[in-house]
Amino acid sequence: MENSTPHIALKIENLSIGYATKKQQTYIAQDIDFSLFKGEVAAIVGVNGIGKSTLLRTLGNVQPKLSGNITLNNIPLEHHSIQELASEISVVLTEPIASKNLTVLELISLGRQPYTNWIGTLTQEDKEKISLAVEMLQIEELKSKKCYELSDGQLQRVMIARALAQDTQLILLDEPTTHLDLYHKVQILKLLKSIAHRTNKTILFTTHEIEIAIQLCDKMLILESNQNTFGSPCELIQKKSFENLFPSDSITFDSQTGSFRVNK
Ligand SMILES: Nc1ncnc2c1ncn2[C@@H]1O[C@H](COP(=O)(O)OP(=O)(O)OP(=O)(O)O)[C@@H](O)[C@H]1O
Repeated sequence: MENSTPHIALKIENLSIGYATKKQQTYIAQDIDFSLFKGEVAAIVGVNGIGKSTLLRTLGNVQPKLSGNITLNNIPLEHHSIQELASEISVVLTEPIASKNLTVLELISLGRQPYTNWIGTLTQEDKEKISLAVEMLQIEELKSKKCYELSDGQLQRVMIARALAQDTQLILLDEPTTHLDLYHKVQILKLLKSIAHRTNKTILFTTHEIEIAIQLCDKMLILESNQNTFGSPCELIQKKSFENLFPSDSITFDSQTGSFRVNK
C-alpha cells in the first residue's frame, strides 16, 4: 500500500473546513478530496467568500479542520510536531506583517528560523538559501530597505522569498499575485511552477487569476458551494467545470481559448 503512493505529498480526504466556537461549528466547505504529488503546482479558485483562504489556512495548520483527513508525506498532519511542520510547510498569508520595521534581508532570514539555534545564528547553508531566494525573486536591490518602505507588490515578492528560504516540501500561498501587475503576476506564477518542477516541491496557492492558472498550473481545485472539482486544467475544461463558476448572463467561459468572455 505504501509503495502505491510514494510520491503523494499532500492527500486530502473528506475534509470539512470552517470555524468552530464552543457552541457551534460553521461549515464553509465540505467533502473536499484531492491529492498533490511532489513537484506539482496547483491553484485553488472560486468566487469571493467560497472558502479558498480558509482551506489554505486549514492545510497550513493555521486553523483547525472541522473533520476529515489531511496527510502530509503519508503522515496525518496532526502527527507532525510543530517543529517538523515548520520545516515541511511554509505559509504566505495575506494578513499584514507585524515586523515591517525589519529590513528585507532580516525578514527573509526569518524563514530560516526552523533550522537556526535559539539566537538565530545563520550558518553558511542558511545564508546560501537566503541568497538563492533573493536571486530567484529578483529583489537584490531591495535587500537593505525597511519593509515599510516597500510597495505592496514588492512586499509580496519579499514574503514569497521568505517562504522559499524556509525550503519546505509544501509551500502554501494565499493570493500571491494580488498586488502585482500583469507582467509580475505571470513572472511569479512561472517562477513557482519552475521551482516546483525543478526542486520537486509542492506548491498550492489561492488565486482569482483563473486564466493564468489554467495556462500554468498542473492541477486546479474549483471550490463551489455544492461541489469541489479537482483535476488538470485540460480535464476541468473538458468536464465543463469552469462554465458555471460565474452567472452565465454576465460571463461565459470559452473552452477553445480557456478564457472568460464578458457578455455585454
Ligand atoms: N474568522 C472568521 N470567522 C467566521 N467566519 C469567517 C472568518 N473568516 C472568514 N469567514 C467566512 O468564511 C467564508 C470563507 O472566507 P474565505 O476568506 O476563506 O473566502 P475566500 O474564498 O478566500 O474569499 P475571497 O476570494 O474574497 O478572498 C466567508 O463567508 C467568510 O465570511
